[in-house]
Amino acid sequence: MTPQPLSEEQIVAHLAELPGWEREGQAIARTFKHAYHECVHLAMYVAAKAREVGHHPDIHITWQRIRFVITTHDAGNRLTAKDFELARHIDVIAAGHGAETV
Ligand SMILES: C[C@H](O)[C@H](O)[C@H]1CNC2=NC(N)=NC(=O)C2=N1
Repeated sequence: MTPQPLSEEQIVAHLAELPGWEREGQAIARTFKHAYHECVHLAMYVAAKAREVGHHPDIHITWQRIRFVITTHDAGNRLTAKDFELARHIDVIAAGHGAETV
């Protein structure tokens, strides 16, 4: 079933429950600080969760930073509940992995 795009009010409400995540148009993004190889390792854990839930973030790895950007492609690159669900999973995995918030 195609996930439904969220209204502005729903997006604001979801984002308020996810401190650290920022809105970028019809996407949400968060950056963590970690040693380079730890960023690559963390990406693998997030990728496994993405495969499990069937929802995948863009992952950008640079020196000591990993940045996740999420939107729902099946809904026309709009924000849906699946994006915020995945963001929660990423927060849990990143915390467990010892990634620093920035
Ligand atoms: C069939 C497969 O589950 C879908 O194409 C999933 C895969 N991962 C996805 N990830 C994201 N970010 N958006 C999607 O719409 C999406 N769709």
